[in-house]
Amino acid sequence: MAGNKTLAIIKPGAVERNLIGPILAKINEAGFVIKALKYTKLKKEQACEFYAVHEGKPFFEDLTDFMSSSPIVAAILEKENAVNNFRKLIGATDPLEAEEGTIRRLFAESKTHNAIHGSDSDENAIHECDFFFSRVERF
Ligand SMILES: Nc1ncnc2c1ncn2[C@@H]1O[C@H](COP(=O)(O)OP(=O)(O)OP(=O)(O)O)[C@@H](O)[C@H]1O
Repeated sequence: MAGNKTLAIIKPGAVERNLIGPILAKINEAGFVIKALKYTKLKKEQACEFYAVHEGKPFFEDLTDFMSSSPIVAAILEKENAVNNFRKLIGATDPLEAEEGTIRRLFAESKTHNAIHGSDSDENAIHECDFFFSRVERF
């Protein structure tokens, strides 16, 4: 059975452009419940750890520089089939390919500066929620 939680990150760029409110509103309108929420900033090494699966890819340096460049908002979101439903809500990685009405279509600037992250599997969702939130921050 699909899990009911996913990890979202409002990325640098979207936070700088004052899009925390509009993006959280879209998330709520789509029926996700915010179970944990954090405003923080990644160090470069933490961004590299978070995106370790992409190490060696041509965009890795740019991606991890960007993700550690300014504050982000991390959130644990709950809904049935959370991972897949949230990936539908955020849209394709490249905003030019993202469907009308998706968060990336509405708010992303480019493929790297694409406003938001969503976990890509239940297994990664658990791992990513643990990366950002301690046990006492989740109830
Ligand atoms: N070809 C690329 N050029 C530039 N940046 C890229 C490219 N592919 C991926 N990225 C960046 O790396 C992130 C992680 O890539 P991934 O393939 O996991 O995409 P995603 O699952 O759509 O995004 P995320 O994991 O952030 O939700 C993307 O969100 C994007 O910011």
